[in-house]
Amino acid sequence: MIRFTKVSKQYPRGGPALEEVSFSLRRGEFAFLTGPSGAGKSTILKLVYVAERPSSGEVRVDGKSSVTLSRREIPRLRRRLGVVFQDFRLLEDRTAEQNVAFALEVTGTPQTQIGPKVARALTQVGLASKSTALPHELSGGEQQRVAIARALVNDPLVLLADEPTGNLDERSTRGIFQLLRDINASGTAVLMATHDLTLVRDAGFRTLELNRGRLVFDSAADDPGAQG
Ligand SMILES: Nc1ncnc2c1ncn2[C@@H]1O[C@H](COP(=O)(O)OP(=O)(O)OP(=O)(O)O)[C@@H](O)[C@H]1O
Repeated sequence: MIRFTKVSKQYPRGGPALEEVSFSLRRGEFAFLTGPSGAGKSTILKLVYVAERPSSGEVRVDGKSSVTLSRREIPRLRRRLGVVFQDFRLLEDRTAEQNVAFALEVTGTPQTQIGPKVARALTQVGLASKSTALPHELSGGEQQRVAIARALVNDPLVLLADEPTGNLDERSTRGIFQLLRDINASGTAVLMATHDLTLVRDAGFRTLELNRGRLVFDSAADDPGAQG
């Protein structure tokens, strides 16, 4: 579903951010991206949601290749991906439900479907009772739940999470991580960049470790089934 083949990335004004990175993520799989600051974790996620293009190699996402993908095809591909960030990135002047609805409005969902889909997504993340709250009226953990609801509302193939617990205390971190596990258990693949090694160790999920742009460890490397 996601396949990186010898992907290198050089930003216009930087050193090599990724060097010959190859791995695959299957439908429904959960994998962590770990490694020190600057190792290339965010760059991998950006290549998946086509905020960046590889300098060489190929990124395949849902059957689409970075080699042949046209600009016109990007919005359609992004609709199949949910993305959440460390800093939530909610619209501050809109309520929780308006933030989630926004993701449906921009993808042209018929008006009659928006209300029920938003309600379902907010229920899924445990925030049905706060649907009319503005972001500043919510805790960090609750804001991240709204962001996750927004990422899920279009039924993505994969949820991409860039340090989703980086701004949260330990209790909220556990709650958000449990939510990501539940989402994964219901069939959505999750690719999560994190510094939180305790989380990684305790969860026992596949781990892709980067260091200075190189993939230095893949816990599934001995499992040929995980490479397809
Ligand atoms: N837009 C950019 N222009 C130039 N260099 C960049 C750009 N974005 C990232 N880099 C560089 O690419 C490398 C990888 O960065 P990336 O953000 O992918 O790392 P990361 O592992 O996500 O780090 P962190 O954990 O700090 O978020 C770093 O050396 C970084 O400075």
